Amino acid sequence: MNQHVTAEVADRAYSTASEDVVRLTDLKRRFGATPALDGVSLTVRKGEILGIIGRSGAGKSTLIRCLNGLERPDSGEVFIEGREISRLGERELQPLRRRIGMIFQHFNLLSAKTVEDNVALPLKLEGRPKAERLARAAELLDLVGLSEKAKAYPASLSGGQKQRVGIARALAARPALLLSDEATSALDPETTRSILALLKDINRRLGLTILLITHEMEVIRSIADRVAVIDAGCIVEQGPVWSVFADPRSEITKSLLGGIRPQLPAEIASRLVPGAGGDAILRIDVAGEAARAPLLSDLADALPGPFRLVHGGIDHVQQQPVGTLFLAVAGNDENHLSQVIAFLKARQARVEVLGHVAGSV
Ligand SMILES: Nc1ncnc2c1ncn2[C@@H]1O[C@H](COP(=O)(O)OP(=O)(O)OP(=O)(O)O)[C@@H](O)[C@H]1O
Repeated sequence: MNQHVTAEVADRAYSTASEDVVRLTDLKRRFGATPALDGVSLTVRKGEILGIIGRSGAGKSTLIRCLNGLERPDSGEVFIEGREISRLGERELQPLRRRIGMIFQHFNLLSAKTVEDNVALPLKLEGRPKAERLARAAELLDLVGLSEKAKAYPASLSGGQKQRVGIARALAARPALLLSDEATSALDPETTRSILALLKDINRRLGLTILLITHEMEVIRSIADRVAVIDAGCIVEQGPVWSVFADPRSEITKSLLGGIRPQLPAEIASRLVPGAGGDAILRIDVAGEAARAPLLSDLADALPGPFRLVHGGIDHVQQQPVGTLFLAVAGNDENHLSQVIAFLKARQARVEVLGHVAGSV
């Protein structure tokens, strides 16, 4: 498994194993010949937002079902707050399931109940008195900005409002973990942003631990602290989000990032030829200090010779600059090109010669 070790070690400094809300060790689950989970080990630390990303069929739903005890793994262990749950009976699982609040893609609200009754439902199932249920529902509706909708029915709410009710309901029983299963996949981009901002706000204000399952890197980029990439039932890569964005190791991660990292424009990519001749097109990836430095002006000072920025940009992920630049280095001079590459690498940039383009870019 690829690990972003250096960043991970630094990141881990604030945490210890005893603070893990979830710990999975070598989890395996097969359906016939299909290994839905093929040795998954990961932890969700207290107070963090961990994003698990994977394509359809990667094993995300099976992982969730193992977490809430709806699926028994063939082997491996599932610890929730230090307690192994994978071999417990239904009766023992019930109270532990309440430690996990869930939000879903299609909200799963009860249409015949008012908003406040939906929010209070987990407390009703626990047998809490009505006055306590209503007080808690009011508190949570205030938290998610929907106090004025307490007496409304779900049918009269927008998708974003329904998800806010879903979040309030998931928090009613004060869970140790909020499990978000594609919770923004059915929402438009603006509503998605507001729901993600709400989750981040709740994470900060309440210290709530969140496990976020998604197939969208943009969701991970917006709010996760760490990311684990799952493919064919295996965690193929994990680490702090900025580190994985800056230096994706697996092909699946690169492909999932493809939509949100700068790519060489198709018009230029279609004219690339291998070998020398014409302008060399370089892909330069920078992150952290390398992205803060005046890299291009220093290059121009150190190695005179025409080069042009043809595409790219610097993004900010977890307050860290992470960027990709595409340079066209003119001159058709292999020696000069080697010096440019050596200069950039010495500045901690990752450099790849994508090919050459004849004529103007
Ligand atoms: N009950 C089942 N019976 C047979 N095969 C199953 C069952 N559940 C899951 N699988 C298979 O296990 C693999 C992982 O499925 P899973 O539903 O966990 O993936 P996923 O990442 O949640 O996909 P999606 O994003 O499409 O929901 C898939 O190949 C799926 O076909």
